[in-house]
Amino acid sequence: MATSYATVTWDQLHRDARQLAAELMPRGPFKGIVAITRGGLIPAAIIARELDCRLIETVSVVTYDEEKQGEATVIKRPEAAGDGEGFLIIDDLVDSGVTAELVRRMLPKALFACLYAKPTGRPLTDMFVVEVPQETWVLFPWDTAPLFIPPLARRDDTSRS
Ligand SMILES: O=P(O)(O)OC[C@H]1O[C@H](OP(=O)(O)OP(=O)(O)O)[C@H](O)[C@@H]1O
Ligand SMILES: Nc1nc2[nH]cnc2c(=O)[nH]1
Ligand SMILES: [Mg+2]
Repeated sequence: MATSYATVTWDQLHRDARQLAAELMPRGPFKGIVAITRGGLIPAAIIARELDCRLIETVSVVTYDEEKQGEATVIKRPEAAGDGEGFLIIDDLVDSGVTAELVRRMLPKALFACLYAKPTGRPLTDMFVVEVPQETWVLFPWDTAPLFIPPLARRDDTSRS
């Protein structure tokens, strides 16, 4: 269970994805991008735009139910990417590294990049933008919504801080 949460806004995500694209530029051009769905879809779209890459393949790995990690199941394979040669794999983050390891085994010649990396999964990624503590759960903009919070003075509870 996470001990803290890190909220990523759309602006921050866009900035981080553009930074990753800039760092990937000298490693390209790429034949195509493989997005790990679903979390990798939006980062992959931003990076594809920056790298002027139009061929997007997907691989679908189901691992988590909310914050609970289960067994990783591949429900769609990246057929168009062959052994990964010339391809770039994009995900939103690596945590335990289980998803990244599984996809890398399918595409051994591809480069793997993601926006955020926790220490355990870090060795599985070739490139990332921000390191996040292992116990922190990253809340992506598609996971959250702005919420009304009553002013402190109008809260009933006695534990105001
Ligand atoms: O390094 P790991 O411990 O494997 O965790 C990282 C993976 O977990 C999340 O995907 P999730 O399984 O939640 O599916 P989603 O992308 O469809 O939300 C995230 O998008 C990564 O793909
Ligand atoms: N949203 C989200 N999904 C994850 N999957 C594995 N770790 C995480 C995390 O920190 N945040
Ligand atoms: Mg995912």
